[in-house]
Amino acid sequence: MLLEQFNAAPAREARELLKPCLDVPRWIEEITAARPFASLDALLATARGAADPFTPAELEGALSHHPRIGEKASGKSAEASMSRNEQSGVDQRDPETVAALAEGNRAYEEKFGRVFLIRAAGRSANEVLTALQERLGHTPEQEEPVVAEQLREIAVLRLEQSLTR
Ligand SMILES: NC(=O)NC1=NC(=O)NC1=O
Repeated sequence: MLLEQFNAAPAREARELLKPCLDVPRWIEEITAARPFASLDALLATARGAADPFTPAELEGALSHHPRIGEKASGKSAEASMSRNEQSGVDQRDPETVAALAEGNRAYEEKFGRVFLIRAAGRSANEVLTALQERLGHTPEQEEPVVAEQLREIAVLRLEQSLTR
């Protein structure tokens, strides 16, 4: 869908496009209500602004949609295909990488009680692993803003992709 179509679409269709980008009802409503946007940049700026800050409940709700890094999302939903596309740079073929990611994800979930989230697009497996190791050393207070920023980056990337094809 292009920007013009997004601006003119019924609210229901706008919401359907926004939900796979970031499943935070407040965010979806804010952007839907702010239409029409004069440019894609204006839309993305609004999307970035509306995704900061998140409430803890919004963060948890949105995180539940993201498969683990290294686990290919299954299914044909827009969300699953975007996740697969984003994770395409994380090499799944190397068994050592897959094992290191699985171990890192487990340690992260044990420590923070939720999935390790990172904007995977444009990142190699090594970059993801390095970030994972570094963030494992964070306190929950240090980690919270990092997670929010990754969620924001993924949302804006997905939104931009959804409006330029
Ligand atoms: N656990 C994750 O970080 N998942 C993901 N990161 C992305 O960029 N896309 C995902 O599905």
